Amino acid sequence: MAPPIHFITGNANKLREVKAILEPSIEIRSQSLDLEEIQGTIEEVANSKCRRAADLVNGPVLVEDTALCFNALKGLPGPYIKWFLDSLGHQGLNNLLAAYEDKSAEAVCTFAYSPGPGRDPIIFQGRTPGRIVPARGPSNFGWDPVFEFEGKTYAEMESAEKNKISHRGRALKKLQAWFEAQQETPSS
Ligand SMILES: O=c1nc[nH]c2c1ncn2[C@H]1C[C@H](O)[C@@H](COP(=O)(O)OP(=O)(O)OP(=O)(O)O)O1
Ligand SMILES: [Mg+2]
Repeated sequence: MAPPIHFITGNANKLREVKAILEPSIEIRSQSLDLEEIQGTIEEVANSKCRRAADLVNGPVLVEDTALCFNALKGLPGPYIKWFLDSLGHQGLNNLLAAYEDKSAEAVCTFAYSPGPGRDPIIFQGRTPGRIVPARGPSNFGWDPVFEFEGKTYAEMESAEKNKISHRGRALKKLQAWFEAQQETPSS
């Protein structure tokens, strides 16, 4: 049996998806902490969040940071999407692209795992290409209604369907493979 993973997040929807994808093969224990998020690249934000979490928990931790990158805006809002969504809403995110013909975007999910305080985090990233569209589907989770992948918004998909192709699902596939390999390799 793989040991449980301690996932630190303040977002209940993320936690639900992570559990749906990883359990039962990897058990998830969760803790809600509001971790400081620095300014920087997607990887720098996830790395620093993970180091902070490992210090606070004083043990092995998993964290995740989600970015939504608009191609016409050279990757912005990126890791700052939370503040853009909170301030502008779904319509406001569409309006940001009004001046551009290119509505394409990329959802990027970056997990960072640290074996403990002071240890270098390991990064697992998943990316899903899509388009920013006027909101369609239930508003249960963040920007799901305005991110369209192959004709459906994330909000219009069943959860299993979203998890199969989502940025988070793709990142967790890599994480799962790594954890399984760790189990098979006897530690020296
Ligand atoms: O699959 C998703 N579908 C729609 N919206 C999503 C998704 N995944 C994250 N989101 C939203 C939540 C937050 O507005 C922003 C990411 O910010 P981010 O800092 O990673 O999340 P958070 O602060 O809510 O939780 P945490 O405590 O793990 O940092 O995009
Ligand atoms: Mg956050």
